[in-house]
Amino acid sequence: MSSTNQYGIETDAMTLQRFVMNEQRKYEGASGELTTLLTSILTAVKAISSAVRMAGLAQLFGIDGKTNVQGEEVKKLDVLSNELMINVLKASYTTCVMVSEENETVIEVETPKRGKYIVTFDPLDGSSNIDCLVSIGTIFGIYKKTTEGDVTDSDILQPGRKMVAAGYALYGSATMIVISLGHGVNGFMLDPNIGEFILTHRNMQIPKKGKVYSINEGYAKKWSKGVSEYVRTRKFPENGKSALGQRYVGSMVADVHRTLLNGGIFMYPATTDAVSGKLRLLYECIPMAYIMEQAGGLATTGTMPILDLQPTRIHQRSPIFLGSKEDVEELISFIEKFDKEPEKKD
Ligand SMILES: O=P(O)(O)OC[C@H]1O[C@](O)(COP(=O)(O)O)[C@@H](O)[C@@H]1O
Ligand SMILES: [Mg+2]
Ligand SMILES: [Mg+2]
Repeated sequence: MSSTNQYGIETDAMTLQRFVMNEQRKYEGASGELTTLLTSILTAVKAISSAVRMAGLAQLFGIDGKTNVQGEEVKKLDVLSNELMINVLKASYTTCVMVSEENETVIEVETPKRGKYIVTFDPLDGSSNIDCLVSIGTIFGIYKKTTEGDVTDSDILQPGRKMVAAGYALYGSATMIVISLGHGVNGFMLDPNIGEFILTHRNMQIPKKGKVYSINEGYAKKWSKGVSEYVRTRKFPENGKSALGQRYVGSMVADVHRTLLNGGIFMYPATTDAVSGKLRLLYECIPMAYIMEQAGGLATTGTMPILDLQPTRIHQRSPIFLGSKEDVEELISFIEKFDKEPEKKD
Protein backbone atom coordinates (compact mmCIF):
# COMPACT_ATOMS: atom_id res chain seq x y z
CA MET A 1 0.00 0.00 0.00
CA SER A 2 1.36 3.40 -0.89
CA SER A 3 0.83 6.49 1.28
CA THR A 4 0.42 10.10 0.15
CA ASN A 5 1.61 13.36 1.67
CA GLN A 6 -0.42 16.57 2.17
CA TYR A 7 -0.03 17.44 -1.53
CA GLY A 8 -1.49 14.12 -2.62
CA ILE A 9 1.92 12.95 -3.85
CA GLU A 10 2.77 9.32 -3.16
CA THR A 11 5.60 8.96 -0.70
CA ASP A 12 6.76 5.42 -1.40
CA ALA A 13 9.30 7.02 -3.74
CA MET A 14 8.91 4.81 -6.79
CA THR A 15 11.79 5.93 -8.97
CA LEU A 16 11.53 5.88 -12.75
CA GLN A 17 14.32 3.33 -12.95
CA ARG A 18 12.54 0.93 -10.53
CA PHE A 19 9.27 1.49 -12.39
CA VAL A 20 10.82 0.56 -15.74
CA MET A 21 12.50 -2.51 -14.21
CA ASN A 22 9.15 -3.65 -12.78
CA GLU A 23 7.50 -3.18 -16.18
CA GLN A 24 10.22 -5.23 -17.88
CA ARG A 25 9.90 -8.05 -15.33
CA LYS A 26 6.35 -8.62 -16.56
CA TYR A 27 7.78 -9.96 -19.82
CA GLU A 28 9.33 -13.38 -19.71
CA GLY A 29 12.65 -13.47 -21.45
CA ALA A 30 13.07 -9.68 -21.38
CA SER A 31 16.80 -9.01 -21.56
CA GLY A 32 16.75 -5.71 -19.67
CA GLU A 33 18.01 -3.86 -22.75
CA LEU A 34 15.06 -1.47 -22.71
CA THR A 35 15.68 -0.69 -19.03
CA THR A 36 19.29 0.10 -19.85
CA LEU A 37 18.23 2.27 -22.80
CA LEU A 38 15.73 4.25 -20.71
CA THR A 39 18.24 4.63 -17.89
CA SER A 40 20.62 6.18 -20.43
CA ILE A 41 17.96 8.63 -21.57
CA LEU A 42 17.43 9.57 -17.89
CA THR A 43 21.11 10.36 -17.59
CA ALA A 44 20.97 12.60 -20.67
CA VAL A 45 17.80 14.32 -19.43
CA LYS A 46 19.41 15.05 -16.04
CA ALA A 47 22.44 16.54 -17.76
CA ILE A 48 20.27 18.60 -20.16
CA SER A 49 18.13 19.76 -17.23
CA SER A 50 21.23 20.93 -15.38
CA ALA A 51 22.48 22.77 -18.51
CA VAL A 52 19.03 24.36 -19.02
CA ARG A 53 19.08 25.67 -15.43
CA MET A 54 22.42 27.39 -16.23
CA ALA A 55 21.40 28.70 -19.66
CA GLY A 56 20.06 32.03 -18.36
CA LEU A 57 23.37 32.80 -16.65
CA ALA A 58 25.33 31.73 -19.69
CA GLN A 59 23.26 34.13 -21.75
CA LEU A 60 23.70 36.93 -19.19
CA PHE A 61 27.46 36.63 -19.37
CA GLY A 62 27.40 36.37 -23.16
CA ILE A 63 29.02 32.96 -23.12
CA ASP A 64 26.30 30.83 -24.71
CA GLY A 65 27.68 29.50 -27.98
CA LYS A 66 30.83 31.57 -27.54
CA THR A 67 33.91 31.39 -25.34
CA ASN A 68 33.74 31.38 -21.55
CA VAL A 69 36.01 33.13 -19.07
CA GLN A 70 38.43 30.16 -19.12
CA GLY A 71 38.75 30.58 -22.88
CA GLU A 72 36.79 27.34 -23.49
CA GLU A 73 34.14 27.11 -26.14
CA VAL A 74 30.63 26.90 -24.65
CA LYS A 75 28.22 24.86 -26.71
CA LYS A 76 24.75 26.10 -27.52
CA LEU A 77 22.09 24.26 -25.57
CA ASP A 78 20.54 22.49 -28.56
CA VAL A 79 23.95 21.25 -29.78
CA LEU A 80 24.89 20.12 -26.28
CA SER A 81 21.55 18.31 -25.78
CA ASN A 82 21.96 16.50 -29.08
CA GLU A 83 25.50 15.37 -28.27
CA LEU A 84 24.40 14.17 -24.82
CA MET A 85 21.57 12.08 -26.25
CA ILE A 86 23.78 10.56 -28.97
CA ASN A 87 26.66 9.79 -26.61
CA VAL A 88 24.63 8.16 -23.83
CA LEU A 89 22.71 6.03 -26.32
CA LYS A 90 25.86 4.91 -28.12
CA ALA A 91 27.47 4.04 -24.80
CA SER A 92 24.43 2.02 -23.68
CA TYR A 93 24.96 -0.79 -26.26
CA THR A 94 21.17 -0.90 -26.71
CA THR A 95 20.68 1.11 -29.89
CA CYS A 96 21.58 0.44 -33.52
CA VAL A 97 20.43 3.66 -35.13
CA MET A 98 19.15 7.09 -34.10
CA VAL A 99 17.18 9.82 -35.83
CA SER A 100 17.67 13.29 -34.40
CA GLU A 101 16.11 16.58 -35.42
CA GLU A 102 19.62 18.04 -35.40
CA ASN A 103 21.21 15.52 -37.81
CA GLU A 104 20.43 15.52 -41.50
CA THR A 105 21.03 11.78 -41.87
CA VAL A 106 20.51 8.85 -39.49
CA ILE A 107 23.17 8.25 -36.83
CA GLU A 108 24.43 4.69 -37.04
CA VAL A 109 26.04 3.11 -34.00
CA GLU A 110 29.34 1.31 -34.70
CA THR A 111 28.83 -2.45 -34.99
CA PRO A 112 30.34 -3.65 -31.69
CA LYS A 113 28.13 -1.25 -29.72
CA ARG A 114 24.88 -2.01 -31.52
CA GLY A 115 21.70 -3.09 -29.74
CA LYS A 116 18.23 -3.89 -31.03
CA TYR A 117 16.50 -0.52 -30.59
CA ILE A 118 15.94 2.47 -32.86
CA VAL A 119 15.56 5.80 -31.09
CA THR A 120 14.13 8.99 -32.60
CA PHE A 121 14.46 12.26 -30.69
CA ASP A 122 14.09 15.99 -30.63
CA PRO A 123 16.89 16.79 -28.17
CA LEU A 124 15.66 20.29 -27.43
CA ASP A 125 12.12 21.20 -28.32
CA GLY A 126 10.99 24.82 -28.25
CA SER A 127 14.46 26.14 -29.01
CA SER A 128 13.12 29.61 -29.89
CA ASN A 129 12.06 29.85 -26.23
CA ILE A 130 15.52 29.21 -24.74
CA ASP A 131 16.70 32.81 -24.62
CA CYS A 132 13.56 34.10 -22.93
CA LEU A 133 13.64 31.31 -20.30
CA VAL A 134 10.29 29.77 -21.27
CA SER A 135 9.76 26.01 -20.76
CA ILE A 136 11.45 23.70 -23.25
CA GLY A 137 11.75 19.92 -23.52
CA THR A 138 13.14 16.72 -25.03
CA ILE A 139 10.97 14.24 -26.98
CA PHE A 140 11.84 10.60 -27.74
CA GLY A 141 10.39 7.51 -29.40
CA ILE A 142 11.69 3.93 -29.28
CA TYR A 143 11.21 1.13 -31.82
CA LYS A 144 12.56 -2.40 -32.07
CA LYS A 145 14.57 -3.49 -35.11
CA THR A 146 12.35 -5.71 -37.24
CA THR A 147 14.85 -7.30 -39.61
CA GLU A 148 18.01 -9.37 -39.16
CA GLY A 149 21.35 -7.96 -40.30
CA ASP A 150 21.92 -4.39 -41.42
CA VAL A 151 19.49 -1.66 -40.45
CA THR A 152 17.06 -1.00 -43.29
CA ASP A 153 14.59 1.79 -44.12
CA SER A 154 11.75 -0.43 -42.93
CA ASP A 155 13.39 -0.52 -39.46
CA ILE A 156 13.74 3.25 -39.33
CA LEU A 157 10.46 4.28 -40.94
CA GLN A 158 8.00 2.30 -38.80
CA PRO A 159 4.50 3.65 -38.14
CA GLY A 160 3.79 4.82 -34.59
CA ARG A 161 1.61 1.76 -33.87
CA LYS A 162 4.81 -0.31 -33.81
CA MET A 163 6.40 1.87 -31.16
CA VAL A 164 7.72 0.19 -27.99
CA ALA A 165 7.89 3.28 -25.79
CA ALA A 166 7.75 7.05 -26.03
CA GLY A 167 8.05 10.00 -23.75
CA TYR A 168 9.15 13.53 -23.14
CA ALA A 169 11.05 15.55 -20.59
CA LEU A 170 9.77 19.00 -19.70
CA TYR A 171 12.20 21.57 -18.30
CA GLY A 172 9.63 23.82 -16.65
CA SER A 173 9.30 25.12 -13.11
CA ALA A 174 10.41 21.57 -12.31
CA THR A 175 11.89 18.89 -14.56
CA MET A 176 9.52 16.07 -15.34
CA ILE A 177 9.50 12.94 -17.49
CA VAL A 178 6.23 11.60 -18.89
CA ILE A 179 6.53 8.14 -20.38
CA SER A 180 4.53 5.25 -21.79
CA LEU A 181 5.73 1.72 -22.40
CA GLY A 182 2.41 0.81 -23.97
CA HIS A 183 0.47 0.31 -20.72
CA GLY A 184 -0.77 3.78 -19.80
CA VAL A 185 1.14 6.94 -19.06
CA ASN A 186 3.09 7.84 -15.93
CA GLY A 187 4.80 11.04 -14.87
CA PHE A 188 7.98 11.38 -12.79
CA MET A 189 9.32 14.58 -11.31
CA LEU A 190 13.03 15.15 -10.81
CA ASP A 191 13.95 15.65 -7.16
CA PRO A 192 17.04 17.84 -7.62
CA ASN A 193 18.30 17.04 -4.11
CA ILE A 194 18.69 13.33 -4.74
CA GLY A 195 18.89 13.39 -8.54
CA GLU A 196 16.09 10.84 -8.94
CA PHE A 197 12.86 10.92 -10.96
CA ILE A 198 10.03 10.09 -8.56
CA LEU A 199 6.60 8.83 -9.63
CA THR A 200 4.26 11.77 -9.01
CA HIS A 201 1.58 11.27 -11.68
CA ARG A 202 0.38 7.65 -11.78
CA ASN A 203 -1.70 6.40 -14.71
CA MET A 204 -2.35 9.82 -16.28
CA GLN A 205 -5.68 10.17 -18.07
CA ILE A 206 -6.59 13.17 -20.19
CA PRO A 207 -10.06 14.64 -19.44
CA LYS A 208 -12.66 13.66 -22.08
CA LYS A 209 -13.21 17.36 -22.84
CA GLY A 210 -11.25 20.50 -22.00
CA LYS A 211 -11.77 24.23 -21.74
CA VAL A 212 -8.76 25.42 -23.74
CA TYR A 213 -7.65 25.39 -27.39
CA SER A 214 -4.00 25.90 -28.32
CA ILE A 215 -2.78 27.11 -31.71
CA ASN A 216 -0.54 29.86 -33.12
CA GLU A 217 -3.24 32.35 -34.18
CA GLY A 218 -0.66 34.45 -36.03
CA TYR A 219 -1.16 32.11 -39.00
CA ALA A 220 -4.98 32.32 -38.98
CA LYS A 221 -5.14 33.77 -42.51
CA LYS A 222 -3.34 30.68 -43.84
CA TRP A 223 -5.58 28.02 -42.25
CA SER A 224 -8.04 25.80 -44.07
CA LYS A 225 -11.76 26.62 -43.82
CA GLY A 226 -12.29 23.69 -41.42
CA VAL A 227 -9.61 24.83 -38.94
CA SER A 228 -10.75 28.48 -39.23
CA GLU A 229 -14.37 27.59 -38.55
CA TYR A 230 -13.44 25.30 -35.66
CA VAL A 231 -11.40 28.05 -33.96
CA ARG A 232 -14.02 30.74 -34.70
CA THR A 233 -16.75 28.67 -33.09
CA ARG A 234 -14.56 28.02 -30.01
CA LYS A 235 -14.22 31.80 -29.57
CA PHE A 236 -17.75 32.77 -30.51
CA PRO A 237 -19.89 29.73 -29.67
CA GLU A 238 -23.57 29.63 -30.45
CA ASN A 239 -26.55 28.36 -28.41
CA GLY A 240 -25.40 30.03 -25.17
CA LYS A 241 -22.30 27.80 -24.84
CA SER A 242 -19.17 29.19 -23.11
CA ALA A 243 -16.17 30.24 -25.18
CA LEU A 244 -12.98 28.22 -24.73
CA GLY A 245 -9.85 29.82 -23.29
CA GLN A 246 -6.71 30.05 -25.44
CA ARG A 247 -3.14 29.15 -24.42
CA TYR A 248 -0.05 28.79 -26.62
CA VAL A 249 3.49 28.52 -25.23
CA GLY A 250 5.21 27.78 -28.53
CA SER A 251 7.09 24.78 -27.10
CA MET A 252 5.30 21.62 -28.17
CA VAL A 253 6.29 19.77 -24.98
CA ALA A 254 4.84 22.48 -22.74
CA ASP A 255 1.65 22.83 -24.81
CA VAL A 256 1.12 19.06 -24.94
CA HIS A 257 1.84 18.63 -21.21
CA ARG A 258 -0.74 21.27 -20.27
CA THR A 259 -3.24 19.63 -22.65
CA LEU A 260 -2.59 16.20 -21.11
CA LEU A 261 -3.14 17.48 -17.56
CA ASN A 262 -6.03 19.90 -18.11
CA GLY A 263 -7.65 18.60 -21.31
CA GLY A 264 -8.42 20.58 -24.45
CA ILE A 265 -6.81 20.54 -27.88
CA PHE A 266 -3.38 21.40 -29.29
CA MET A 267 -3.18 22.13 -33.01
CA TYR A 268 -0.40 22.68 -35.50
CA PRO A 269 -2.25 22.53 -38.81
CA ALA A 270 -1.17 22.79 -42.42
CA THR A 271 -1.06 26.35 -43.73
CA THR A 272 -1.18 27.65 -47.29
CA ASP A 273 2.61 28.07 -47.29
CA ALA A 274 3.44 24.94 -45.23
CA VAL A 275 1.14 22.27 -46.59
CA SER A 276 2.40 19.60 -44.16
CA GLY A 277 2.49 21.92 -41.16
CA LYS A 278 5.72 22.40 -39.22
CA LEU A 279 6.09 19.62 -36.70
CA ARG A 280 8.16 16.55 -37.53
CA LEU A 281 6.52 13.15 -37.67
CA LEU A 282 9.23 10.85 -36.30
CA TYR A 283 10.39 12.74 -33.22
CA GLU A 284 7.58 15.21 -32.43
CA CYS A 285 4.20 14.03 -33.70
CA ILE A 286 4.43 10.24 -33.28
CA PRO A 287 5.82 10.16 -29.69
CA MET A 288 3.26 12.76 -28.55
CA ALA A 289 0.44 10.91 -30.34
CA TYR A 290 1.48 7.69 -28.57
CA ILE A 291 1.36 9.40 -25.17
CA MET A 292 -2.03 10.97 -25.97
CA GLU A 293 -3.65 7.71 -27.09
CA GLN A 294 -2.21 5.86 -24.09
CA ALA A 295 -3.78 8.53 -21.83
CA GLY A 296 -7.20 8.10 -23.47
CA GLY A 297 -6.97 11.02 -25.88
CA LEU A 298 -6.68 11.27 -29.66
CA ALA A 299 -4.06 12.49 -32.12
CA THR A 300 -4.87 12.98 -35.79
CA THR A 301 -3.49 14.50 -38.96
CA GLY A 302 -7.05 15.76 -39.49
CA THR A 303 -7.91 12.81 -41.70
CA MET A 304 -6.26 9.81 -40.00
CA PRO A 305 -4.67 8.83 -36.66
CA ILE A 306 -1.05 10.00 -36.52
CA LEU A 307 0.00 6.53 -35.33
CA ASP A 308 -1.32 4.91 -38.52
CA LEU A 309 0.65 7.14 -40.85
CA GLN A 310 3.44 5.32 -42.72
CA PRO A 311 6.53 7.57 -42.62
CA THR A 312 8.44 7.91 -45.87
CA ARG A 313 11.27 10.28 -44.85
CA ILE A 314 13.08 10.79 -41.55
CA HIS A 315 12.45 14.55 -41.34
CA GLN A 316 8.91 14.37 -42.72
CA ARG A 317 6.41 16.88 -41.32
CA SER A 318 2.74 16.40 -40.53
CA PRO A 319 -0.21 18.52 -39.49
CA ILE A 320 -1.28 17.48 -35.97
CA PHE A 321 -4.33 17.90 -33.74
CA LEU A 322 -4.21 16.17 -30.37
CA GLY A 323 -5.87 16.19 -26.99
CA SER A 324 -9.18 15.36 -25.35
CA LYS A 325 -11.23 12.79 -27.25
CA GLU A 326 -14.36 14.94 -27.61
CA ASP A 327 -12.46 18.08 -28.64
CA VAL A 328 -10.44 16.25 -31.29
CA GLU A 329 -13.59 14.51 -32.60
CA GLU A 330 -15.29 17.91 -32.96
CA LEU A 331 -12.27 19.25 -34.86
CA ILE A 332 -12.35 16.23 -37.20
CA SER A 333 -16.04 16.87 -37.91
CA PHE A 334 -15.18 20.45 -39.00
CA ILE A 335 -12.44 19.17 -41.31
CA GLU A 336 -14.83 16.59 -42.77
CA LYS A 337 -17.48 19.25 -43.33
CA PHE A 338 -15.36 22.05 -44.77
CA ASP A 339 -12.07 20.63 -46.08
CA LYS A 340 -12.98 17.39 -47.83
CA GLU A 341 -12.64 17.58 -51.61
CA PRO A 342 -16.12 17.41 -53.17
CA GLU A 343 -16.64 14.04 -54.88
CA LYS A 344 -16.11 14.31 -58.63
CA LYS A 345 -19.18 13.49 -60.70
CA ASP A 346 -18.79 12.05 -64.24
O1 LIG B 1 6.51 29.35 -33.60
P1 LIG B 1 5.53 28.40 -34.16
O2 LIG B 1 5.41 28.42 -35.65
O3 LIG B 1 4.17 28.51 -33.50
O4 LIG B 1 6.10 26.94 -33.82
C1 LIG B 1 6.12 26.44 -32.54
C2 LIG B 1 6.48 24.99 -32.58
O5 LIG B 1 7.81 24.89 -33.05
C3 LIG B 1 8.61 24.13 -32.18
O6 LIG B 1 9.35 24.99 -31.38
C4 LIG B 1 9.53 23.28 -33.04
O7 LIG B 1 10.41 22.54 -32.29
P2 LIG B 1 12.02 22.81 -32.25
O8 LIG B 1 12.28 23.96 -31.34
O9 LIG B 1 12.48 21.50 -31.74
O10 LIG B 1 12.46 23.07 -33.67
C5 LIG B 1 7.61 23.35 -31.32
O11 LIG B 1 8.11 23.05 -30.06
C6 LIG B 1 6.43 24.31 -31.24
O12 LIG B 1 5.21 23.64 -31.04
MG1 LIG C 1 10.66 20.40 -31.58
MG1 LIG D 1 14.33 20.77 -31.42
